[in-house]
Amino acid sequence: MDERYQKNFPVSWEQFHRDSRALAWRLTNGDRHFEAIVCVTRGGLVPAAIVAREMSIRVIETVCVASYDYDKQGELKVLKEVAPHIRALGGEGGRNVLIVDDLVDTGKTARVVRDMLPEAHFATVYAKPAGRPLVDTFVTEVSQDTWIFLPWDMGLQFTPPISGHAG
Ligand SMILES: O=P(O)(O)OC[C@H]1O[C@H](OP(=O)(O)OP(=O)(O)O)[C@H](O)[C@@H]1O
Ligand code: HPA
Ligand SMILES: [Mg+2]
Repeated sequence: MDERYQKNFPVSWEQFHRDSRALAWRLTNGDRHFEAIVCVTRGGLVPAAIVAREMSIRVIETVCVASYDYDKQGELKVLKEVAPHIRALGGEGGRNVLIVDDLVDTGKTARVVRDMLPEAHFATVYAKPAGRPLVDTFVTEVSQDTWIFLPWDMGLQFTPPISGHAG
């Protein structure tokens, strides 16, 4: 684990589903109308599916970016841009677009995607303090030195008892 991260925050599928639904509730109670979701791959694909189902949004676009190799942050690469007809929804800048990602950490990814869609609403399930100012709506904040373990990155395995005895 990168030394920036001192704490773990493991999230189960059930917890992630619940938190993504909570995000959809928050977005539904706002005053914005969304014609499309732009999800930030790959992590944004899962919450985007849940939010789209809850909010009855059927137009889903992707913006494809890569920056982390597991927990090592590298150079940010945009692999696929947002289509021009989606960027124009609600006027230039994408006012009627909802951007969804799983989390914001340093805010580097969010900054790049926001610059593509300056009028869009940016939503994440989890947020850390450095990236929080870039997000309009989120559900749970964790400290900057916490690594969030997402359910698709984990598998079931043996955990030794707290006492340290094997059995
Ligand atoms: O705020 P930042 O410091 O930019 O970090 C947040 C981004 O990092 C992760 O994506 P990652 O680049 O690891 O790719 P993935 O979604 O394909 O896992 C996460 O899904 C966010 O998109
Ligand atoms: O805390 C995190 N967890 C998973 N992926 C991430 N990408 C940036 N920060 C994180
Ligand atoms: Mg991502």
